Amino acid sequence: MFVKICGLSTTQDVEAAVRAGADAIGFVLTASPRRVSPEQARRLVAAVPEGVLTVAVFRDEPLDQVRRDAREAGVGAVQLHGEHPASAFAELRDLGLTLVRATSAASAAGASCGDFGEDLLLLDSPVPGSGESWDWSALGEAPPAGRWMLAGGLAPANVAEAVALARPWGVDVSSGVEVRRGVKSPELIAEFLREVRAAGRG
Ligand SMILES: O=C(O)c1ccccc1N[C@@H]1O[C@H](COP(=O)(O)O)[C@@H](O)[C@H]1O
Repeated sequence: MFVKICGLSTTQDVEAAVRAGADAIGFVLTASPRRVSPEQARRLVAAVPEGVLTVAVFRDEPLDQVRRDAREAGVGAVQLHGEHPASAFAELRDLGLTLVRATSAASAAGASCGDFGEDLLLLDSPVPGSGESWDWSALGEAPPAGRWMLAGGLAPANVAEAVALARPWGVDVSSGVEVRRGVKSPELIAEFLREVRAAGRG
């Protein structure tokens, strides 16, 4: 199971996520209590070992800004929230980065990874980064095809159940590993990874 820990803003957070075994680490470069500048993201990216995917998260920014900020941050992937047509993913392809399409699970019936030319699909709650969960079992009958991540209100206490119900390729968490909005907890990050790994063995 692929695990992304999102919304990190300090080197200590990054070290905690790497130590716990995260596969990907996300930096929010859009309006959010977790926002970091591209320059801050670059410094955090430098603390991430090779083999761990670094992801810049955007919502509704113009594509030329996405391009510029992703390059400045030096990330390996961009995650786009908002209404983006397939042409947006085609346009960003020459960046040479992994492209993640984030969409609300509420409107994702029948979705497959790659529908818009993306490399990874992320199904999130209607309000990304809010910690709100949604009915993961709704996907049980027809989960997306391909590489897709489940997000929205995940936490150490519920991730095993969510994985069992939705059977995703990966999971993504932000609020559920925080002690308060925007402040990550190394203990909760480690606990989240332990729960996911244990669920994968079950
Ligand atoms: O974290 C944010 O503030 C954020 C802002 C804008 C777009 C996406 C954002 N975060 C994404 O939300 C999910 C996780 O949310 P949750 O807090 O665990 O419910 C994840 O994909 C983040 O990348």
